[in-house]
Amino acid sequence: MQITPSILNADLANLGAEVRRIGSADMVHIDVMDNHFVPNLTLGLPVVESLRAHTELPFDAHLMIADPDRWAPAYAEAGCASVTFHVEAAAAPVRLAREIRAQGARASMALKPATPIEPYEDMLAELDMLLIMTVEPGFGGQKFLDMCLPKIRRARALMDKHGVETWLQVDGGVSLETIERCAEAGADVFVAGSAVYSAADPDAMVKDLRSKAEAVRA
Ligand SMILES: O=C(CO)[C@H](O)[C@H](O)COP(=O)(O)O
Repeated sequence: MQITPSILNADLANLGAEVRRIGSADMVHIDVMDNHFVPNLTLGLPVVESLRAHTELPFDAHLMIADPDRWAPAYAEAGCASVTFHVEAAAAPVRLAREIRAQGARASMALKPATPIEPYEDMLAELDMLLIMTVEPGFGGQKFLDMCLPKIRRARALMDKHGVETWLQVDGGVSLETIERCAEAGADVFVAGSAVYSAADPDAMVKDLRSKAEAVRA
């Protein structure tokens, strides 16, 4: 059970200090948005490269961008341990996953809420992580979409069927109120943005979220 706080809701003018407030996290989730794939603009490669020196935690880059085939390998090269591209945006998802792995990073593919998992069943072995969005991508602080829970269950069943070690990440509206539902459905990696960075003690919130998720699997 891994907690990967999103820095989208952190103080973006003070990121070096913000990542040091989540020392118990398993990875730092970095939301890259280009105002084309999603209607928001956040940060990109130069910020990731600069931030790399400020924490030992692995980086989990989530690329919400229109041309991941062009950019994803560069995020691996910049020191991201995991690089997620959206299947809705990728021209050649299998080739891209292989390129990310060839750069030494974990390859991950994301699905928006209305994108089904079934067409990608045969691709699971190409992936180190599958990200199921539980909000429409673009903004932090949105309400968790319960309609995504059946897809998380179906994805977990497909992973079991194929015997793959692929991690199953959920992202969007994950909080102390919703994390148990995600864990029950089969998720094992949890992105939490506003829940962590709006807490008085972000690191304590990371631990509380992990405890809740682990209690479901105990
Ligand atoms: O990918 C994202 C939005 O597209 C964010 O990672 C996500 O929304 C996290 O923020 P919150 O936990 O506040 O929903």
